[in-house]
Amino acid sequence: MTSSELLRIAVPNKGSLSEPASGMLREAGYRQRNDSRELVLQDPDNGAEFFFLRPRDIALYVGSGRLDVGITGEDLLLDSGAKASVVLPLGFARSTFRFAAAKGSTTSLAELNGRRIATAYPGLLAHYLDTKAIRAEVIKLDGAVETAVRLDVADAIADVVETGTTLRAAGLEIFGEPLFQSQAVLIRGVDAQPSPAVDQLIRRLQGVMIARQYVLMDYDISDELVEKAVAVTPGFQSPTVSPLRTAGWSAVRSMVPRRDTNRIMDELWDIGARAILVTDIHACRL
Ligand SMILES: Nc1ncnc2c1ncn2[C@@H]1O[C@H](COP(=O)(O)OP(=O)(O)OP(=O)(O)O)[C@@H](O)[C@H]1O
Ligand SMILES: O=P(O)(O)OC[C@H]1O[C@H](OP(=O)(O)OP(=O)(O)O)[C@H](O)[C@@H]1O
Ligand SMILES: [Mg+2]
Repeated sequence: MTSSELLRIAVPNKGSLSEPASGMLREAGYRQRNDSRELVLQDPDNGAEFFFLRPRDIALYVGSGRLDVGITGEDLLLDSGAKASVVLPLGFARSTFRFAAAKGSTTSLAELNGRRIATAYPGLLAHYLDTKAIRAEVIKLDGAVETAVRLDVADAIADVVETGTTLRAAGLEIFGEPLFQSQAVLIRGVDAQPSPAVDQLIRRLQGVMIARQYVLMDYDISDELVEKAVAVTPGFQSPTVSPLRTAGWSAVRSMVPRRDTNRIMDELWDIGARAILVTDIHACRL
């Protein structure tokens, strides 16, 4: 396979998206770099070529059609204004984009009129201010925007908040509604043609997410209680029910959400299920 036939995939090279993105691709069976200075990596066995780029630049490469797909933050995609759209939310790097100001200083959005707001996401902020008809000065910074208020470069900030630890440490508090809820996403150019290679990548990544979110549960139950038990473990499509060697008993196998594992085991036990076993799913295609 020549390089031009490989699916060209953009992957964050730094920051909070980088490790989880590469980890997910690795779990999906792709090669990933071992040296953080590597900028391009070919994986001909899987028909893929990876370009390690700044997360902020990825939407531009994908939107311009130079690369086929990419992983970036949904907030970065919106901020870029690039002609790319989300094809698959990836469920990590979840964050909220919010306004914050010095404790007790600002309580409502309207107070931002005529004020200075520092952010590393000027596109996202300007779009939001527009929709709310607020006229404010946008101060573009690269990062660590929380410090801008203390140093009087801005009256308020608009930034990524996860736990709120950074805000609290800077003596700030959030106000107003969230501007945006973000997570890592797989993106494609809006004009991109349908591609079996992209569809396969999507199925692989979906497989990783399902394998992380679900476990396999097996249990034995007497035949007359099967209906009651499978109501608790309906599975993805339908649970597998097979006869046990002991007459009058069945074995049931079903996928259940990982976070509900213990609650479901308790419920099954109370119904009368025994030999309840839970196993990790390593990979899947549903
Ligand atoms: N603390 C966080 N928790 C969850 N997601 C975050 C966090 N910080 C940043 N992100 C997300 O990461 C993406 C930003 O990528 P970027 O590489 O710029 O992250 P970063 O950690 O700020 O990197 P750097 O500060 O080194 O430039 C955005 O989608 C943003 O929502
Ligand atoms: O609510 P928290 O859990 O504290 O997380 C949010 C912080 O994490 C990110 O900062 P990062 O460390 O990436 O630094 P940066 O501001 O330079 O991007 C983000 O910009 C916030 O500052
Ligand atoms: Mg950052």
